[in-house]
This record gives sequence, C-alpha cells and structure tokens, in this order.
Amino acid sequence: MKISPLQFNHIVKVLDQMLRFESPSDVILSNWFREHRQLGSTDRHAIAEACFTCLRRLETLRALCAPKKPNSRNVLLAAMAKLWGTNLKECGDGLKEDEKIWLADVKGRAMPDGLAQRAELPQWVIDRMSDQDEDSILELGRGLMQSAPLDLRVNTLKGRRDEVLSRLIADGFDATVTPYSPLGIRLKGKPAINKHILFMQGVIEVQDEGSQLLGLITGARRSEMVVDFCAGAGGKTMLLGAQMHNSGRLYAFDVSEKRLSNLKPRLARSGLSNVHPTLIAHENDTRVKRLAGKAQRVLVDAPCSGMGTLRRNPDLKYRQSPDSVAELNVKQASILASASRMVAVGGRLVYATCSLLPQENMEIVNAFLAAHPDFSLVPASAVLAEMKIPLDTGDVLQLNPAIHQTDGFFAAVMTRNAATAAE
Ligand SMILES: C[S@@+](CC[C@H](N)C(=O)[O-])C[C@H]1O[C@@H](n2cnc3c(N)ncnc32)[C@H](O)[C@@H]1O
Repeated sequence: MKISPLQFNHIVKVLDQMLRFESPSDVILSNWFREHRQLGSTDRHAIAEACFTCLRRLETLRALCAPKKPNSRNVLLAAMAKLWGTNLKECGDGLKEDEKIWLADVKGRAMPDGLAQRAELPQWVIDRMSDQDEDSILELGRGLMQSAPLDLRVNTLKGRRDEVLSRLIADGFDATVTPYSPLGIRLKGKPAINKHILFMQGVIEVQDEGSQLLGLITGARRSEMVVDFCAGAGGKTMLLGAQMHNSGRLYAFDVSEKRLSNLKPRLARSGLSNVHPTLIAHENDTRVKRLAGKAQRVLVDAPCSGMGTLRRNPDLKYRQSPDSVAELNVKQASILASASRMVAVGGRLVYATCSLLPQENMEIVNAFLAAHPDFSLVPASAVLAEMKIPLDTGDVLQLNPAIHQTDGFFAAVMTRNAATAAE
C-alpha cells in the first residue's frame, strides 16, 4: 500500500481517535471526512483502508511496536514497515532518529506468532472460544480479517431474483446469486447501490446473506402474527414482512426510538403495510404481556457483542470486554425469557445473535431450555432442509465468515411444546 505524506498525516490523526475506542470507528471516519471536505476520493479511500487495516491487524502491530508505545504513529509506522513494505521516506513530517533505529529493528524481526496475533483476536476472546481448537480459531480469525462483500436481498413483494440479477448485470454490476439465501445477490466491489433505481423503488435492500438466513429460518407465513422483538432499523423485519406477503400482523419491537425511526423510510420504500413499529420501555413492557401466547413466530435478534461482524467493524473487538459480554449475557437471557411468553403453543421462537462467543449463543439457549421445559430445540438443519436451503451446520445455525462468506451469525430454533404448555 502506498501512502502519500498528506495521507500519512491524516491517518495518524484519525487513528489516534480510533485507538481510544470511545466511539465506533466508522463514525469517527465519517466525521473526519465531513470536517475535511477538501480530501478527494483517492485520499479518502487510502485513509479509510489504512486505518481499518491497522485496526484489523492491531494484535500484530501492537506486538511489533514493543517496547515503544502502540500509539497511532507507531502503529502506522509498524504497518508500513512490516505489512505494506512501504518506503519510510513517505512519512509526512519525516522520521525522527530514534524511529529510524526502531523501524530498522522492526523490519528485521520475525512476525509475532502467538495465536492472538495470528488470529488477530484479543486473548480474552480466544479464552472464551474454549469450544474450538487452535486451527478453527485461526481460520475464523482470518475469515474475520477479510473485507465483507456487498449482499442484497430482493424484496419479493416487488421483484424476482432472476429478473433483478439480469437487470443488475445489464447495468454493469458484477453480480451473482448468493449460495444459500434464495433472496440474495452478491455484488463485487463496493458500488453505491443506494443510488440505483431498484434500491430507490424498494426492489432491493442491502442485507448480509447471513442476516437473510436468520430471517428465513423464522419461517414467517401469510396471515400469521409475528414479532420481531429486537427489530432495530428493521433489516430482518422487512424480510419477515415480505415472507408474510404483506398480510397478518408483524410487530417490530425495540427500546430504541432512533432505530425504529430509521425503520420508517425503509418500510415506506419496501411497500409493506403489515408492520407495526412499537417502542417498548424494556423487555417486560406491558405491550409484551398483552401478546402472551398469541404469536406464531417470535424472532429475538438479541443485542450482542457483534463479534461476528468484525469484517465490517474491526474496532468492536476492542470496544467489547469480558465485563461488557457478561452484562450482555444478563440482558440476552432476560429478553429471551420475556419474548418467549408471546409464543403460541406450537409456535416458533428463534434466538439469534451476530456473535461467535458460546456465552452469548448456546449457553443462553441451554439455560433458557433448562428453565422452560415447554420449549424444545428444533434442529436448524431440518428447518433449512425443509426450505431447500443447502446448508447444514447441525442443530443450530452457526455461520462462519471463513466458511460461508457471511458475517458470523448464530440462530437456534425452538418450538413451544403443546403438551407441557398445557400443564
Ligand atoms: C442486533 S440489533 C437488531 C438488528 C435488527 N434486528 C436488524 O436486523 O437490523 C439488537 C437490537 O436490540 C435492541 N434492544 C436492546 N435491548 C432491548 C430490549 N430490552 N428489548 C428489545 N430490544 C432491545 C437494540 O436497540 C437493537 O436495535
């Protein structure tokens, strides 16, 4: 990677903010670009690419910085010397004498070979993946270092995938169908698809294929009552509404007014009129109680550490911690228990996250099932096979970026058992 002196100076300043891990790195970057409108697209691209690579490779870069402080300048210099083989004369304000000596030493050193550095995952994350061997952690870590493709979902209320695909190819996009989701199209590169007429007309939405599978596995059908418990800005809500053919009632619950208000324009574009965005104060809100035993499908897309989305948000691995995950675990268990009350006898409950940590996934599900004998696990492989989706990850859906080229998602499908619920 080639970096101009101007870009170097910007990267050091942006990275300095990012390395505090006080706010999301993509927000820091867009604020920076807003404040520095003179930067052209080539500079912006180089700055973004360099900052995100430094975040992705931070375990290695921090180790290479030692004994110097891993501040933004040193991290960037280590990346230039060791990852990109850049000519160090390109540094903005020139190298200081001690930096020259240090970098000559860095250049001659072997790459750090601890698992944390090879997998680019903090040690606390590795410690929590005790269900996986070293090779799997390494494969996963490397998958999370790749950049994510741009996946689209075709809104079946407004279009057919084969027709949308032909249109996108005719318009010059490098587009293919996604391997698992029957609704997905994958685009190469990062085209500005939100300016395309099909996007503006609500025929397509941007949605990772893994997220599409979480919506699909919920199995929503025409005329049902369905609850998307943690709907956010409605990525999965819109898929569920289309699966329901815009009929029945689809509640989109969330505690965030801002996220629900972001859902509104998306709904307008999608043509859905069966969605009821509902702000709740907390998971035990009276609105939840009013729907007790009434919903055929409840999707709990729980708030989580986001460890499965490191391809897009590499800073998350440093913005989360063992304490924040433990806090999330309490919330996840409470949300799942409360949401489960809405499931009708014979209905389906899906617990999902975009995390790879067993503490946020199987451990939450196992504890829930142990405390709720009226629910049982339905093998995800069977649900997917019934939908003719060629994907078998066993009893639960576990998507791995290294294997499936999606974000790292988890989903467990459960059903409310008629016999025990009646007891
Ligand atoms: C993983 S995000 C949802 C993403 C969304 N389903 C999508 O597909 O775009 C988790 C959501 O849970 C919401 N949330 C957090 N605590 C909640 C609670 N107690 N009850 C309901 N939703 C909650 C957050 O506001 C956030 O929007």
